[in-house]
Amino acid sequence: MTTDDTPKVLLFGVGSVGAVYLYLLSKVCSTTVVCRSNYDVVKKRGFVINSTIFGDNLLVKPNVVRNCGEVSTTDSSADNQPFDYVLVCSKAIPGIIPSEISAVVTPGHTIIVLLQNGINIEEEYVEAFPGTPIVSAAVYCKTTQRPAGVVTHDEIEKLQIGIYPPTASPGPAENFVTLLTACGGTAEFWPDVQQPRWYKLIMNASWNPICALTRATDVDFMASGKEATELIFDVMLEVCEIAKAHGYTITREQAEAQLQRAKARVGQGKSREVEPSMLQDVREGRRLEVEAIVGNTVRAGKAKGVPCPKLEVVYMLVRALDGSIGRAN
Ligand SMILES: NC(=O)C1=CN([C@@H]2O[C@H](COP(=O)(O)OP(=O)(O)OC[C@H]3O[C@@H](n4cnc5c(N)ncnc54)[C@H](OP(=O)(O)O)[C@@H]3O)[C@@H](O)[C@H]2O)C=CC1
Ligand SMILES: CC(C)(CO)C(=O)C(=O)O
Repeated sequence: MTTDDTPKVLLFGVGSVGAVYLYLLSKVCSTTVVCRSNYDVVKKRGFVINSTIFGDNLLVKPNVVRNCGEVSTTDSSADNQPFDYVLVCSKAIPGIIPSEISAVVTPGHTIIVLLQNGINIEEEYVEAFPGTPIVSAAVYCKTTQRPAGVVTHDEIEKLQIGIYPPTASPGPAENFVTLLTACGGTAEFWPDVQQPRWYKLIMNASWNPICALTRATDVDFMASGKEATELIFDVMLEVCEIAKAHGYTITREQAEAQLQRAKARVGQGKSREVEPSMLQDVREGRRLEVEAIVGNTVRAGKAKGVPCPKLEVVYMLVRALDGSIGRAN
């Protein structure tokens, strides 16, 4: 904690999900955000959040920097105290983020919190920051940022939080749950957070790449024919089998319930349709979370000899799509 006991938090890669957690944490914490394409607008005007849960026209004006190296010179609290928490809110693109945040992680003090989709994303942080607690979260927070600095949020706000690996001391994860709850957020502690991560993944590994590839919302994709919904469900079931091989049970009924959430949106109007974050990325020309969400899942299947032919095709296609976006940038 800082000297006055106000928790000091840095949010790295603040786009749509990060802005919602910035709004919540700003109530009781000192906050600094690292922004990239939205830096100028956020520096000038802050974030405006329109949320069906928290309210409209919520304005948050944090301390804004372009990168973690800038922090020491622009720290709003100017107290030279280390950050208590570094929240990683950017897309989970492997191989980049640990070195980007290293300047703000103080060994023996800072706790790293990953607010990202995907599976098996934690190990690069353990390697880069041995001994630093790694808190991992399954994120339920339906958001978009359009235009820069303006975030729309609806339907749900919930984090399922645990320590990584699950054998590590759970204290840092439990403390983060307490902090977020004090801010009015919804946070649950899980002794093994990989269970809710796999459960969330059945949605993300199916809907995200398929909607990105087809440039269709969930409802538009289902409207293309009954085989479309069947494909989504088949991919979900493949992910369930992979999860099971790794010791995490997700039943067919649970997968059906996830699919049902999308089916229930049919005919409810455009605003109820889901534009998964990977579809947003394609539309904005951003790199896709191919490896965190799809590639790691396929590899987890291969490691246990679980066939996942449909997911493998999706992986091949979405990897090519991501490559073409990368070459165009
Ligand atoms: N959006 C949603 O509804 C949900 C998203 N998620 C997950 O949450 C995570 C965050 O998603 P979301 O908020 O949608 O992502 P966004 O793309 O909206 O925001 C990420 C932000 O991080 C910035 N960023 C990326 N790399 C860097 C860097 N090196 N330095 C500084 N800034 C950087 C991006 O900048 P730039 O614009 O320049 O790329 C962007 O502003 C993802 O893992 C996603 O899968 C989970 C649940 C729902
Ligand atoms: C909102 C949701 C659940 C849609 O699949 C999501 O996690 C994402 O967009 O990445």
